[in-house]
Amino acid sequence: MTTNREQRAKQDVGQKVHRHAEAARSDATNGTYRAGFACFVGRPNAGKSTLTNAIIGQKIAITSSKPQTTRHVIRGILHREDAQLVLVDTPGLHRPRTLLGERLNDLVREVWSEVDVIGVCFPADEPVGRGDRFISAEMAELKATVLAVVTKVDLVSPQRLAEHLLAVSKLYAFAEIVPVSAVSGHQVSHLVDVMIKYLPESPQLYPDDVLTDEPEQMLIAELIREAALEGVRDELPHSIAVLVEEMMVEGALTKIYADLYVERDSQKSIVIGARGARLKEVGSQARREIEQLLGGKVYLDLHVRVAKEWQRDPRQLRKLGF
Ligand SMILES: Nc1nc2c(ncn2[C@@H]2O[C@H](COP(=O)(O)OP(=O)(O)OP(=O)(O)O)[C@@H](O)[C@H]2O)c(=O)[nH]1
Repeated sequence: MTTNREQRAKQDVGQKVHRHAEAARSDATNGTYRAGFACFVGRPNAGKSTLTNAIIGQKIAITSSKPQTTRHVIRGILHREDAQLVLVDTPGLHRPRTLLGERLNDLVREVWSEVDVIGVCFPADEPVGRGDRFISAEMAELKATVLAVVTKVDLVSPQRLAEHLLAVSKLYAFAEIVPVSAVSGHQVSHLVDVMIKYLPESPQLYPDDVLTDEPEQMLIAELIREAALEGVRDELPHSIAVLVEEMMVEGALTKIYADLYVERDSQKSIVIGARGARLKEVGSQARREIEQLLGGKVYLDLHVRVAKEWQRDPRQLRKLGF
């Protein structure tokens, strides 16, 4: 990590979402405290967000069965007696076709150059392919320790897993190869041990009760976006963006006003649905999730707006947080 890591961590604290962490306890502490940053990379749908959630133990990164839904750099923080592991969640690296694509790739490379440990994720249920080779080759110049994480092992036979591990080992000189299943929990804590082993000796970077430094509004926008995607059956994942315009606390109620941006009028009617039925559904699903996140009652006001070609427009991208 950069030399000003502690300073950055301190700055971040100012805008924290405070949650009470169920602190994970390690059995054996040898007196050395380690702290640092790690991220998972890998092709779309490799299981990075699910693994992040399994490690942190709370829904922070947004998962979806559709590829490339993770847009923002979202951190989860694992606190242990002997270590602090700060997870940075990145979007997948992909061939850029729009300005958004280019910005995402820049963002990914920036994160890679700053972390201490990178876990390259290879889904066990899919053969090693060109995308995996491409990402592995990108690891060569980095100072971070690079681990291979073979994900979704619950989906394959031991025989197939063994073949997969062999294929992965030939891709790159990984420091270690760890097979895991985020769904069954198999080897997740072992993976955490391995990641912590490669963190530098360092004082604690964040206070105990902090799980993420993602501004609350960003998390809320992602929950709304996730709910909106669930309702859309065709391939429009990149055509929806959400901006929380206003948040007001009135007694026990939090009022949230958010805009849901689509690119075209036709997409607007898909999102809204017949007589607003779909938007209503999206609203109530998102509201339930937000209430869980904030731990209180929420009033959610959603507006669908058309921002033509927002993915190609730098002004719109900035407004939407890219
Ligand atoms: N069976 C099984 N499914 C998993 C596991 N981990 C993830 N999945 C599923 O795989 C899909 C993709 O998982 P994500 O965590 O969203 O993948 P990602 O790598 O973050 O995807 P992008 O955001 O597209 O980069 C989801 O449907 C998950 O439920 C696992 O250990 N076992």
